Amino acid sequence: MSRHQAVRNLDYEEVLDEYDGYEEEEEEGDELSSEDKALMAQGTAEVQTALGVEASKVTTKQIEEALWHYYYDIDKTVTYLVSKFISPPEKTPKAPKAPKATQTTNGKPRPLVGLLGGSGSPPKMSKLQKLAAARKKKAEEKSAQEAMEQTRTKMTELSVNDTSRAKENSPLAGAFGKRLKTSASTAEGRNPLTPAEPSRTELSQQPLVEISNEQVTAPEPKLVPDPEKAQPSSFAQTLFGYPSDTPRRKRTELYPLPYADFAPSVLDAFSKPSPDDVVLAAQAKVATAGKKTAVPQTKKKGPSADAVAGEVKGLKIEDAPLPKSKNLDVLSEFEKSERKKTASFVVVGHVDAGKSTMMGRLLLDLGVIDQRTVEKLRQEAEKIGKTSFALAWVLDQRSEERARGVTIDIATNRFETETTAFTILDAPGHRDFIPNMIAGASQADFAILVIDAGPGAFESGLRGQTKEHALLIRSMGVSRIIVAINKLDTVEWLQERFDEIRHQVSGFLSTTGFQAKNTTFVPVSGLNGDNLVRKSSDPAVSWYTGATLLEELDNSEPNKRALAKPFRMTISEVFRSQQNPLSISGRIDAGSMQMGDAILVQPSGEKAYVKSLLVDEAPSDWAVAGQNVVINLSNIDPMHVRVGDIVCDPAKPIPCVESFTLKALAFDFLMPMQVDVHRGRLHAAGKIESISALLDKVTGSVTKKKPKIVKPGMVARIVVKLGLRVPLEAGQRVVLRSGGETVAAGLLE
Ligand SMILES: Nc1nc2c(ncn2[C@@H]2O[C@H](COP(=O)(O)OP(=O)(O)OP(=O)(O)O)[C@@H](O)[C@H]2O)c(=O)[nH]1
Repeated sequence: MSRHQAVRNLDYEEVLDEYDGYEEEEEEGDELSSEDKALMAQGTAEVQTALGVEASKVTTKQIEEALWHYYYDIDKTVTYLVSKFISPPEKTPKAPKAPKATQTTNGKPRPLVGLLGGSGSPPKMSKLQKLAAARKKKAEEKSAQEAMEQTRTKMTELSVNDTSRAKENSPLAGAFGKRLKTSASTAEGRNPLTPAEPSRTELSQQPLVEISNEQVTAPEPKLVPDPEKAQPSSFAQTLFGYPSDTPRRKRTELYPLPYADFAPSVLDAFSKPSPDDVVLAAQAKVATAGKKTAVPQTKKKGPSADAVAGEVKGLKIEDAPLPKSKNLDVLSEFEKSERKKTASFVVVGHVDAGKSTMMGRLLLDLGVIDQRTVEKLRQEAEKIGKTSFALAWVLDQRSEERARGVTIDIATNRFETETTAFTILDAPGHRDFIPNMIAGASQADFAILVIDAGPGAFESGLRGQTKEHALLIRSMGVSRIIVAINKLDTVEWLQERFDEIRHQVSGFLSTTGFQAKNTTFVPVSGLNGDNLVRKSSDPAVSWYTGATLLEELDNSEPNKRALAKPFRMTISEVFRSQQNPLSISGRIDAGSMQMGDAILVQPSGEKAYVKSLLVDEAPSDWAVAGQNVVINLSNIDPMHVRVGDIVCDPAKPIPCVESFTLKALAFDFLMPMQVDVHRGRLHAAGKIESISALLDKVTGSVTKKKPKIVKPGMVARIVVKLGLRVPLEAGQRVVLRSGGETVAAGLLE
């Protein structure tokens, strides 16, 4: 699966991760990171394209400022720029200055959350909200005028002789006058249902002449129950803050339907409703429903705030049609299907061992990428003096990775052999990015451990991440490992060097828990492609008669799939495309799912529906454990979906826990201490609260109760308390890290 163009990855990592990387960025202070710069350049170009000829009306700086505030969200940026600079409403209240980027994460400035919602501080109006409120106010004034006009017409029809007298003397005039005042006061920003204004009850006490429903309902939009009076939805709470102990906001702060005043070109660009629109449409529907019952309500009290809130919440779900399910028996479909078996493997090893280069070369030799692409990459790499990294750039696609010459995050790619569809998970080797390596290992069936055979390089790798990676992948449940002894071209393919490395590595792999039958060694040159897809033709390596790396991959059996278990998938990416406002990707850990299914997102506890899905990038009606999927979701607000969350079967959901018991293998001394808990893409802060017992490594029986400390290499039962509620369940594997070091790994009990 290639890397998706994520407009905005909603990621826990940035909030919770405490590993000590990004030195350069910290030094740079408020400078944009190179990744941000790339996103900014791409976003600016996209916004300019979306604006078309109107693009000349805004400066690049204005575009960049808006992009920054909207987290590179093109739609929101275009909306804001159009309403602010291209088609501003006639009467715009003086907008407050845009919030400055004052919050920082990892030294990077981040926009204040107020603009996009979520702040616990008193809600402030953004420019966009102000503009929206002004438009709302204008619309209300207009509708009040229309109401007056229509009622005048009706009055004219009702009057027998003198229209003006009828207006003054009719009992309706009083009520009408009051109602008009209500409308007018609403236009001034007051809520028609607040005690200061004539209440519905007061109005009902006014003498009324008989008048049809239409006559009253059409011109009386102000008599509907105001959603502002209800408890706000979670979306509204995020946008405006929770109002329980704050004074009621003025009506002008309401957020009207967006895009109302836009030019047709812009309307086209937003032809599908955004999730926000769905909520607003639902609220509008409540208002309409209220209008239809305006007359009966004049005689009795309106619905309670809670009832309206309930209605709004209910409408949010019902408003978007649910995707249709084919009600397939997925497991029998899977058995019938003639799909190739699927396997994912993670590529690990010390920094610069040649992992990405090897995978780039493998893809080139398999014809997944062509020579022209590599040539182009070579030219680009040459420009920054990194020609030797051209093949690595096939996988390392981020500008920061290319500039620094290191892999930072897991890069994925796919290829197929006659029997198997493989997914490559190319992990970073640098110690700063071990959390990302853990994420890759958690999705893998087996691993390639790459070792640099160069003089001195193998030895420094052993002191570095070679052993740590091997230990981690074993702890994550990987039992099959192919050791690629790489860069043998730099030592003239010396068999002695190969044997020496094989001897040492097989020693520590067996102490780490890898069985000899599951461990194989291949001498390779990733750069030149020797023994990857084809056997080396170099006479210097004629001593090797074993299998190529590809043959070893083909001979590896993927893990048994937990097909019959309840559906579980850890979200690796959250993104959106033009067709799908919210998509997630990941590898199904357990169970199966199909189009139309309801799924639960944990820890938010929000339900969503599977609108459509892709398995290994091809559309499919269903998917099973072990497959890499993209799921296009409907009926959920993106704010409830984050990288690292788990989507699961709503009937058998994964629980969210605040503490758990772990059977842990200690890599370092363990005692009551702060730790970071890693499971796949999920990172959470926690602490070892207690150590219940030391356990026998083989039998698992208790050897000592309540020890004060656990020494490296020992197995213990420990209790970990988390700072947040996290979706975890028995049988899952987690890694504990502290101060940037891996201190333990184990199985949840
Ligand atoms: N001579 C020689 N050089 C190699 C070989 N494989 C990789 N290299 C070089 O080693 C350097 C590092 O290669 P990468 O592929 O970026 O290493 P990596 O393990 O992916 O690095 P990280 O992902 O950052 O840990 C590059 O300059 C490669 O050209 C090889 O087989 N022979």
